[in-house]
Amino acid sequence: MAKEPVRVLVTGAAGQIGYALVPMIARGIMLGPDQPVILHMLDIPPAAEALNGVKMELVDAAFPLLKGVVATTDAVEACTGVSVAVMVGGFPRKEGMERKDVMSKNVSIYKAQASALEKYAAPNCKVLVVANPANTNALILKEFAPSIPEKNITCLTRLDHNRALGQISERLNVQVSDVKNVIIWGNHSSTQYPDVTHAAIKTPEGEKPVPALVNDDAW
Ligand SMILES: NC(=O)C1=CN([C@@H]2O[C@H](COP(=O)(O)OP(=O)(O)OC[C@H]3O[C@@H](n4cnc5c(N)ncnc54)[C@H](O)[C@@H]3O)[C@@H](O)[C@H]2O)C=CC1
Ligand SMILES: O=C([O-])CC(=O)C(=O)O
Repeated sequence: MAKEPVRVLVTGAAGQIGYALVPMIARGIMLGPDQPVILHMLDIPPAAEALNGVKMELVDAAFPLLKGVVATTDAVEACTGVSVAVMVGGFPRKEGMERKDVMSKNVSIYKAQASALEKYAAPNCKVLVVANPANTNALILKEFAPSIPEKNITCLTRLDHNRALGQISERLNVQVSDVKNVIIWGNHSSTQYPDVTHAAIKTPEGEKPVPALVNDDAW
């Protein structure tokens, strides 16, 4: 039997990440090849025309799993009935800024959107926070959407882990899939600490420790 469509919210859908993300969701890459979706896309009024352009492209693409598109600048309309919310909308870091520098702008956005999710999202909604500083914004969202179970809210700090893997693989000229046990500690800003103490490279002769192979603590 065909599954019921799931309503998926993407905020900041007219932005760079949002624009890349929505076709992937519409193709089933996020929820699976047999899961129909209704996309809810939220952005701010200055981006309304671009948002409408994103909607037109989605319609043009005729994705079989895409059962509807809501493109809006109204947070209530965007949040109504959604079971998954991908919170990308926000003010991005500009040159010379740290992630924590965009906090004051993004915190107020998160309070407002959390309140809309609290009131209008489907029960048991799952939330992924992307806008920076992602972990702080996730905490704000948790505070202002108390009826969403805590375990349903997560944030995308995986980028930092993947970035560390990528840099080690370049430095040691190995495949990224052969690097293991890298840890990222700290906040999703300048107090973050990529820890390679336990990191190792998989080789045909067994595992080799990354600190010894790099042999340069300053790096
Ligand atoms: N956690 C992570 O790993 C990463 C996080 N980011 C963050 O993701 C966010 C988006 O990045 P980009 O797409 O590159 O930026 P962008 O500037 O291209 O897009 C942001 C979009 O959000 C919209 N927006 C702004 N305020 C909004 C609001 N109140 N409600 C809804 N939409 C709103 C903007 O109009 C714009 O369309 C930024 O905060 C950026 O720092 C970016 C890369 C990785
Ligand atoms: O900070 C940003 O704008 C995006 C991000 O997370 C990174 O590239 O580290």
